Amino acid sequence: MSSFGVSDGQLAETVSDSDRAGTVSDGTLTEAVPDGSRAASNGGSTDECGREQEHVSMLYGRLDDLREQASRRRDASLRATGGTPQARAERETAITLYTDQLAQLSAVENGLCFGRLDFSGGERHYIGRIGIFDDSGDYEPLLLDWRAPAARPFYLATAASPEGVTRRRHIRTRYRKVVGLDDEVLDLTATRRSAHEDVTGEAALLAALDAGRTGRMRDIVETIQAEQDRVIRDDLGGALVVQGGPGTGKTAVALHRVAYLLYTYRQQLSTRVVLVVGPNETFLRYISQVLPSLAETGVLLGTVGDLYPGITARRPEPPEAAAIKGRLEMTDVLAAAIRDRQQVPEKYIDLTIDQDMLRLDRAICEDARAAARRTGKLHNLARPIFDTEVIHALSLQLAEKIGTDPYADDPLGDDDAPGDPQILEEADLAEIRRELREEPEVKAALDWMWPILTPQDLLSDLYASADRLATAAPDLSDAERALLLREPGGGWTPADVPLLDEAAELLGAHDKPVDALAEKRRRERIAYAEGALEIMSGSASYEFEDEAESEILAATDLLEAERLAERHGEEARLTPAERAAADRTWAFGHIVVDEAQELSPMAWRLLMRRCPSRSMTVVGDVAQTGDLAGTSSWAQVLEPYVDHRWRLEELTVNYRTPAEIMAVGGGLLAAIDPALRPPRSVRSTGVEPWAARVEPEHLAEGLVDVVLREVAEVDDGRIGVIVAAGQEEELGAAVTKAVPEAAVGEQPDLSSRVVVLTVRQAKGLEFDSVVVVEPARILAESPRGLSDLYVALTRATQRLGVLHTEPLPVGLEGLRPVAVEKSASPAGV
Ligand SMILES: Nc1ncnc2c1ncn2[C@@H]1O[C@H](COP(=O)(O)OP(=O)(O)OP(=O)(O)O)[C@@H](O)[C@H]1O
Repeated sequence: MSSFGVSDGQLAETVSDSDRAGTVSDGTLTEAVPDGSRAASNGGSTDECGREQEHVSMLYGRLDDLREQASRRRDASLRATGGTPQARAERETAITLYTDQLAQLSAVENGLCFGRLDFSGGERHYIGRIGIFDDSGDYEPLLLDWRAPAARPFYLATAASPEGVTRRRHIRTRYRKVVGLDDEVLDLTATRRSAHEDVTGEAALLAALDAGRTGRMRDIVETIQAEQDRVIRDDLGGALVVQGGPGTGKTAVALHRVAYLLYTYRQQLSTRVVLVVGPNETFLRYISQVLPSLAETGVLLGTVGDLYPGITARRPEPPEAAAIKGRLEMTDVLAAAIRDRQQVPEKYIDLTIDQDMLRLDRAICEDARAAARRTGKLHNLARPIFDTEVIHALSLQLAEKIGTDPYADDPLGDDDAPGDPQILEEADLAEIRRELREEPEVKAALDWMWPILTPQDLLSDLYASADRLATAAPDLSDAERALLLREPGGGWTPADVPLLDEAAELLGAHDKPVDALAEKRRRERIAYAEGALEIMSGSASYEFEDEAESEILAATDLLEAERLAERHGEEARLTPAERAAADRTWAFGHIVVDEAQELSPMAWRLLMRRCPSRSMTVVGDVAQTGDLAGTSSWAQVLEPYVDHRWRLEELTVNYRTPAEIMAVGGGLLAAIDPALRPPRSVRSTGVEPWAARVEPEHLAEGLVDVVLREVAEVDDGRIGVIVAAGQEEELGAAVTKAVPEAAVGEQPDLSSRVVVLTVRQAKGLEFDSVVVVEPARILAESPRGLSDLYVALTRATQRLGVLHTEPLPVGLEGLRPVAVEKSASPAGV
């Protein structure tokens, strides 16, 4: 493999990048890859870099032109005023379009062009983050978007199957400067073969994998591997499951798939929006830069807890409570809770209407309830039927009283003389019914018997009452019901959100609070707009003496208050993603679920409701399931919704964890499920994981020593300290005392040098060096402890250490023991 240095000689690391290609894990490629089949030097590095620099500079020139063009067009649209409503709407659209374009063109500044393909016919394609065309005549592609079909050989061509490619070149740039080239010559006539035919672009890949972590996930567009490419470019339709062990690139692949789908099905997906669901806020922050760096904005990122508009579900709760809420049986519990709210009096309710006493006895109420239930309508929608039945019964009672009272004071306003028997016609009865509906006592009785409920009402009332819980959830044990019991108020937990969503489905439309708020805002905007119109028309003279004033009148004619209000309303500027976020009933064009093994059955119900097309990408690893409500079987999760119509792709190569560390994780995997195979690590580091035992009273102190030494080991890399949930505060405090910039807490800053966090928080993340504290405790604190420990041990890209006071759990006893002494490096390297 050839690797070309920078022309000005400042960045000598390009040579060491090439050397790293020799560190592939299984030991068969330990030389610096002078491998004829995959690479060949084409010499003259300075010349070659120079030539590429010319092309790259030309591309950046075009990028600047495109930005300039978009900026000019946006400014012109911003300056445009007036016109028909349609013209104004078009103007808004144009502003959004050019603003998005500008953001996208800025996002691709780094690594705009990263590859080149040479074909046997002499053709040559440059590959980059976006497509750029020559606008001077025939629109020749100057740069191919990595997602274009023609760019695919960059990821798939091998010496065995070159697809017409004779050379694949990785172009490394820093800012706008070419700093190195890595070539692979894909030539079947070559005599030597690499043992790594399944790895494309080794030097570039290994350089990317060895690079220090920053606390933000990077895109992998330059080094996507063949098995990943197949997943990324899989069809849009149906449910695709991507199963893979730790570090196989599931998250990276899922995000690149989003970018690919948006490129290929732009029309369809940009209006319907793609949703990416992740396990927690910290994770979402970790991945948040990937899509923008691929020039894709407009994708909605959220946790399941974010998917009920108007609610921020951040309240903590015991995992056992969340697990109960995640069970599918909760649908029956909610249905029963609603039926329980459709109540009838034990005997009767007496109502005083004027001077008359009316009696609603139990039988009347039961009949009304049965009639309302028979309609099969949702609870809130069936209320009018219930009302009608009850009012009808009351009106008959009242009519009877009126009819039998010869001295009635002409209550219906007819002209019969006093003392005449009252003859009630249908119109009179209708009037009685209308009046009854307005009676506060009647209203109160109806509200008590069949209350209009918001999902929030239903759930908080249910949680607040042991009796209600007992009626609605007879199959839960006393202890389980006790876990659900809580005072009203205090916010919602993430596990409440699928229940609120389910309740909304069962109750039917009401959305009173949300509507009321929206209505209030609309009125405020109209008031503002009316004020604005008044100023405009007030300033105009009524004689229309000059043209300017008559134009003002024309403007006021056109802009009636409501429309002006609309234009001032935020809604006018909402992007499809923002609209989707605010709409509980939105049907997304595609949903990606990451760490999908953690989702409860109730969470799946919610997601399936948001994705009627079932166009989904589900990525996860059933061996890493930590949530008590999570799954260990994709079939179990998906088949209730898609039957057998889902497809499985597996990722088998671990790009994160070096072989030395994965050997430790592999031991645990067998204990989780002997059928599971650990992914094969693509590289090794030569650094053996270590274990250090300290006395319990010296744990915090020992941890500080270890952390300080790891800080020294990884230069400006990141260190993750993974602890059992109960030890986070104490150990976090000790570490922050010694390393003030260390991060700890519910949403730690991942860009900090040292982050102390629990396994739950560490899910999906990675660090250059990881210290796992008290593995026995992590193991013991949950029925899913083995999986949690597996997750903790597989977060490191370079170094792993274990600090413990209790004996090491089975599988870890073989770790290299080291002493924690202030003078010695725990890693012994
Ligand atoms: N083709 C690739 N080129 C460069 N880096 C890659 C590639 N594939 C994966 N990586 C890197 O490997 C690391 C692990 O990737 P990712 O987090 O997507 O794995 P994962 O399968 O989701 O892991 P886990 O299940 O443990 O959360 C990331 O740093 C990612 O950038």
